[in-house]
Amino acid sequence: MSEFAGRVAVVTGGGSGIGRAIARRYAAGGGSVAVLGRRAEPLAETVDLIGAAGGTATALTVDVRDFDQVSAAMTAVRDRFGRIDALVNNAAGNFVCPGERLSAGGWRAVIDIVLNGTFHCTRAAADVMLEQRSGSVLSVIASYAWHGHPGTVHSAAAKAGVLAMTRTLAVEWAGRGVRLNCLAPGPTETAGAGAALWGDQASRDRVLASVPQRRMAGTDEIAGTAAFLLGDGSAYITGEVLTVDGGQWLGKQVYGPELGAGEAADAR
Ligand SMILES: CCCCCCC/C=C/C(=O)SCCNC(=O)CCNC(=O)[C@H](O)C(C)(C)COP(=O)(O)OP(=O)(O)OC[C@H]1O[C@@H](n2cnc3c(N)ncnc32)[C@H](O)[C@@H]1OP(=O)(O)O
Ligand SMILES: NC(=O)C1=CN([C@@H]2O[C@H](COP(=O)(O)OP(=O)(O)OC[C@H]3O[C@@H](n4cnc5c(N)ncnc54)[C@H](OP(=O)(O)O)[C@@H]3O)[C@@H](O)[C@H]2O)C=CC1
Repeated sequence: MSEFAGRVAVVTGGGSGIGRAIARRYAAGGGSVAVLGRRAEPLAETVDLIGAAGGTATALTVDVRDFDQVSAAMTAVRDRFGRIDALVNNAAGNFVCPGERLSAGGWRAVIDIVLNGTFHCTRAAADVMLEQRSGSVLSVIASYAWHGHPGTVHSAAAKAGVLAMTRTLAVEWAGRGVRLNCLAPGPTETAGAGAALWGDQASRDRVLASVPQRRMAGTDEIAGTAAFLLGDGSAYITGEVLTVDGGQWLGKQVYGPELGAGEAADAR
């Protein structure tokens, strides 16, 4: 595959889960990748995996909550590779907490990483992309940005903000060669989400029962869609969100047990 040959991507949260899979997919397509995150060790593992497969990658330890760190990282990527063609805003923090028990600090923790972090990275990458008059920004959100899902008020508000940011900037920058889209995965097998959202078997079973396809996504499936949204095949798509969730958000409130919804019907 050479669809990304000569191109450069920055992937936040590229040391684990979905971010690592997207970084590997972009590199497999011939692109160079910079993975960003707070912990050096998982980032180095991603770089090694890409290198072992014959790709090119570099790691930068960055906290997306800090605009100066983010800005310095984008400059370093541009200095090393000469350009930035793609930015994947994938870094996130999450936990399930009923709204009435969520502290102001808990709200801020998630808003800071997801909403502020995404703006910081988009704003800093745009300096490069707008100057080169091309670029594609993809932000990983979740479908509860537009439907109700108990226990997610902090994350849902942050992801909805990212969607609004995406649509606004897509319109502002469309004439200057920069596209912005969102990808909304359904439940996806990652250690981070497992720990934060379905730590015990009962929670995992409840999540699975809410998915009409009755399985979680593999990270490679999400990475394949990301590659489409970052690549030339989606050149006329901007300001959009593509949901990859086995039918979860469409179906979970609708099916009854006779149609195979299992525990999902308990909510009615
Ligand atoms: C439900 C099924 C839906 C399926 C779709 C799922 C869609 C989305 C999935 C994901 O986003 S998966 C990504 C998961 N990955 C991570 O979360 C990795 C990174 N995580 C983190 O960094 C932490 O978990 C963090 C808490 C988000 C941030 O860590 P930080 O060290 O900055 O914060 P803390 O100092 O620990 O806490 C800050 C603040 O938050 C409160 N808090 C933390 N955890 C909880 C909790 N489990 N419940 C309630 N409150 C929590 C903590 O008390 C602090 O508040 P204050 O005490 O300061 O008020
Ligand atoms: N897995 C799922 O079911 C779903 C996931 N998503 C979204 O997909 C994305 C990836 O999630 P997933 O792979 O499951 O989870 P992970 O926990 O594996 O990924 C989160 C990544 O974000 C990085 N990160 C967290 N905080 C910061 C920060 N302040 N600065 C820089 N990097 C940070 C983490 O690295 P480090 O700790 O080293 O900084 C980590 O690599 C997220 O946006 C999530 O909301 C959406 C729907 C479903």
